[in-house]
Amino acid sequence: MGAESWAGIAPTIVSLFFLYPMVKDHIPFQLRNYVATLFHKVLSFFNPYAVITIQEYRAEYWQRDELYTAAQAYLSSACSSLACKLKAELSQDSDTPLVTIDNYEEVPDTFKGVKVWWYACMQSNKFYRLTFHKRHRNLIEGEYLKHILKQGRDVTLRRRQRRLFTNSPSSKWYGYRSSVWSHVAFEHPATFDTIAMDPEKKREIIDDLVTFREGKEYYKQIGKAWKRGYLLYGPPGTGKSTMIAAIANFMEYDVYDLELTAVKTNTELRKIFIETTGKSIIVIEDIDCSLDLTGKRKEKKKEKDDDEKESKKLPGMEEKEENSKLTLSGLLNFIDGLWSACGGERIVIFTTNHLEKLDPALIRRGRMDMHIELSYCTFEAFKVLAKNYLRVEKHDLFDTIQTLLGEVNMTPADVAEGLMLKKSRNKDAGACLENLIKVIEVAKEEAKRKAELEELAAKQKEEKSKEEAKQKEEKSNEEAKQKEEKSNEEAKIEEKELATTVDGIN
Ligand SMILES: Nc1ncnc2c1ncn2[C@@H]1O[C@H](COP(=O)(O)OP(=O)(O)OP(=O)(O)O)[C@@H](O)[C@H]1O
Repeated sequence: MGAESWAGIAPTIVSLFFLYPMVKDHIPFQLRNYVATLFHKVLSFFNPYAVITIQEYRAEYWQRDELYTAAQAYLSSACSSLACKLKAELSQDSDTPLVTIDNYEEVPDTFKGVKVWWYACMQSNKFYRLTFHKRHRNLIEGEYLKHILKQGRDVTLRRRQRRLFTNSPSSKWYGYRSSVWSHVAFEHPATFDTIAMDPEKKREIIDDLVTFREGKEYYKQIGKAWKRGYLLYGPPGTGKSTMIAAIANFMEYDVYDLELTAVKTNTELRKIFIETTGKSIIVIEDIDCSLDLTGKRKEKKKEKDDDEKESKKLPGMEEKEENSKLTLSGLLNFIDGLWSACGGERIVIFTTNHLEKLDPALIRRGRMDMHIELSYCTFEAFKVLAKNYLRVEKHDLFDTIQTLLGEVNMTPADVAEGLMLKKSRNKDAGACLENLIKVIEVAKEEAKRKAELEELAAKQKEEKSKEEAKQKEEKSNEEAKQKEEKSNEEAKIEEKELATTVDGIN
């Protein structure tokens, strides 16, 4: 409609707008609804703008509407700088106040070149009203609202207080709504900057995580659940738990620390997994110590015996037995199974100090996509610790430390401890490094002594087994000799008896 036409119609609309409330009461009661509908139809026909209202609560279940929550978060991050009247509130699961537009405030926003207006009503029935030109209706309904939902969810996720969940022992579950998980705020300070390891390896892990995070479409395209498995292995104190915290902080995920020994059956495990949410890491630490999940799979013969037993089972018994205890296959089913496809974006991490003890089925690629070895402290790793603990990147004592670290296996935990000792007494970096050198030298001495003792023990063992073998040989020789003598003796007696018998006959 042209500007001229508008100029003609506008006064009529304005008159109607003011006139209607005045004449409303003189309209017969039976016709009021009809006239009101007609009045709004006329108004909206001439009004070039459309309006979408987003209420705080959904009528059906008195539940907070997710679009409302997303709009609130979106407006706080994208548009609140344009408002004069703001409102701050602190939600339960966040420690950062959410500042958003207040009652009767209107702010503009632009999406793909189209201008829209957001209006906030924060009275008893809270709502946001989105106004836009009718000709952009498809864009707003089809794309803009989805954009609001996504951006708003992202803002909420970024703002939320991340949580560390642990599963309670099954005996404590009660009531059908009780949760298996209890949680505390996750505030571990570890990051990839503070973790001491080979920089190239670190880069590789970060790249893998970034690829995973951005891979939603890719996983959809290849038809696989959006999840990734990492196996962290290495001696105690090499940073496996620290690595988990660094990954959680990098990805901004919650952490579910699954204590498998507290889970008794596959059914419990199912409940536990189903209660986890997306954007989370599920951790099973020291998987080699978790129940009988790690032993090599049964030998063929045993499997055959089991199959025979299986065939004698009554119908229905199978399911009962499957649910009656936690099994390796139960765990594998959950890692691969349908659960992993709901909720999306999950990382599963196993840690172990003994890679060789694990069943290959548990850690094969596809289940544990990346095997990460956390090893003894290299010089590169030491430099990260020195930077973190002492704020030094170069020092005269570095060469000595590099040589020493090449001669003895020290875990990053031991090196960190060595660097910390003197720091707590407010000594300078040089003193701390000297202390570390002493600690490494002591460890070197100990390792040397241990190696000598082991060598001695091995030698003694070898000598002992040699001695035992010698004694065994002598004993068997003696026995053979005695046996021979005895058989000679017996032969002689037989000969004599034969001669006597022959003489008697003659
Ligand atoms: N690679 C590392 N980088 C930075 N700090 C480390 C590293 N490894 C160990 N540490 C330090 O040592 C402490 C113990 O490390 P952590 O618990 O991560 O080792 P772990 O391999 O999980 O040990 P365990 O197998 O006994 O659980 C941590 O608090 C951390 O300060």
